[in-house]
Amino acid sequence: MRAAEQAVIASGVPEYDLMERAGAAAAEIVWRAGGSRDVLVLCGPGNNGGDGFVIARILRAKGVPVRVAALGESRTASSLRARAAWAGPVEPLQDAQPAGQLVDALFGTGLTRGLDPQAATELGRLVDLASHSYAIDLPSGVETDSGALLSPVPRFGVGIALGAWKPAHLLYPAAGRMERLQCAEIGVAAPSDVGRLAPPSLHPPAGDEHKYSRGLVAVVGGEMAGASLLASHAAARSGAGMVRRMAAAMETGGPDAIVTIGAQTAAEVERALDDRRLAAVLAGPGLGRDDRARERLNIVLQSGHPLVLDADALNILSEGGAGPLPAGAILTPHEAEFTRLFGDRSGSKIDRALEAARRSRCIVVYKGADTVIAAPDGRARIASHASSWLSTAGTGDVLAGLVAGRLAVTRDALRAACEAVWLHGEAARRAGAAFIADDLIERLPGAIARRL
Ligand SMILES: NC(=O)C1=CN([C@@H]2O[C@H](COP(=O)(O)OP(=O)(O)OC[C@H]3O[C@@H](n4cnc5c(N)ncnc54)[C@H](O)[C@@H]3O)[C@@H](O)[C@H]2O)[C@@H](O)CC1
Ligand SMILES: Nc1ncnc2c1ncn2[C@@H]1O[C@H](COP(=O)(O)OP(=O)(O)O)[C@@H](O)[C@H]1O
Ligand SMILES: [K+]
Repeated sequence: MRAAEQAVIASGVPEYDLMERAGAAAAEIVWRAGGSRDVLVLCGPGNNGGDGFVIARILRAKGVPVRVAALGESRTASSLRARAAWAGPVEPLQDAQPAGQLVDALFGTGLTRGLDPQAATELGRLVDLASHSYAIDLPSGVETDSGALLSPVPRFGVGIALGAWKPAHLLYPAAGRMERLQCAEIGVAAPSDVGRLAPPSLHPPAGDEHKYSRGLVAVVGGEMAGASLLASHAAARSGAGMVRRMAAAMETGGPDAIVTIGAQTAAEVERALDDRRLAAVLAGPGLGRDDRARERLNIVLQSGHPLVLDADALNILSEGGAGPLPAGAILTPHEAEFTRLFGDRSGSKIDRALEAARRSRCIVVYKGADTVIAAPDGRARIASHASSWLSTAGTGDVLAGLVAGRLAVTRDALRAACEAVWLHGEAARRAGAAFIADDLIERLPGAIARRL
């Protein structure tokens, strides 16, 4: 974004024009959300503060009661100009009285260290006392590129990103400090291989499709039947044509549409996987970690089919028990599995996911409240602000089955991972509160229908 802004400025657009655009777009969002409720704008010393002065001026011209409190003098040419154009008084931050709406324009992308304790306390108090609060570009106190908190940061109603999403809008803990996100258009396009996960465009089966052309999925089960049943069921509701579950014992359960194949020995798994029509094979959920599980995983790794590896498959791989990571596979680790597989690396979650994808030559779906999907070629998509009710047992098994199902449908690993993560989040949104993993599966057809 910084480079994109500099390019626009170099092409002849004055920096101050960008500030006016940013301020106008943000003021419009505040106006639409809060109408004529009184507003307190907090302005910092840099260009983020300059945006604040523009917002204050525009809202006041609309008849909104506006007060401005500043943290020191303005220090950049554009912010000095914006401050000069504000006709009202400016009070010191420490004297500011609360208002119904609070606009935080203290610091944006230029923050290099945490706010001093007094300013952080004032910001927290004023945000908590407002019924509507807006973080301009970013909540003051967050580190733009990692989402870390450099000083205590209150929870804002709306985060107004200027021009483009920055990592801190999407990565925790910063992402958790904004209930809603809005992006304000300022005429600066920041092309990047890294972006927010967008809703997918899905297609119904073509008129002449049949179950095998729509995608045949195999789920290799193990000692815990429930996990592979959840995954199989999710795959069956993902839009794929057919799902076969290779069961380690002849346990029953799940919809009758899933074909259960008894495959207790490694030889039986090998036979069951000997089918060129297989478009995706999932292993991991409920696999177990004993010698038998290792044998089953080795057969899967040698099968030559497009793979999705989750849970125990990742644990076995991280113990080095099954050779190197299979290039081209989709890996779906949660935090602990990721660290076991790739070590405790530095950098933002996006950096770590990209590095892991590059090293393993796999698509990495690094799960959590901020799921990062990374490809070896440097592309990454971040899914944030999904329902926190997803933090319940078995939802990862559902995601793994969904990834395998979409892989069978699309035959494109990055696309499949992106579609699956989005559908998983949408199913959770539809499921509402206190759902269990099984409920999520019932919501998948509705989530798919929404994107046709
Ligand atoms: N560059 C541009 O073209 C545009 C920038 N815009 C705004 O400008 C912001 C970035 O502005 P700046 O680069 O001026 O940076 P900020 O306004 O975020 O920060 C201002 C300055 O404060 C100092 N500082 C950092 N941490 C501090 C701390 N803890 N306590 C006290 N001082 C501290 C630094 O020297 C920093 O440069 C964006 O987030 C956005 O809001 C918009 O006006 C749109 C156009
Ligand atoms: N707080 C949260 N907010 C949003 N999504 C979450 C949260 N916690 C977990 N998830 C999602 O729920 C799923 C949990 O997967 P996982 O940890 O593998 O669970 P399990 O092994 O029990 O199935 C992942 O898709 C993850 O991204
Ligand atoms: K801010």
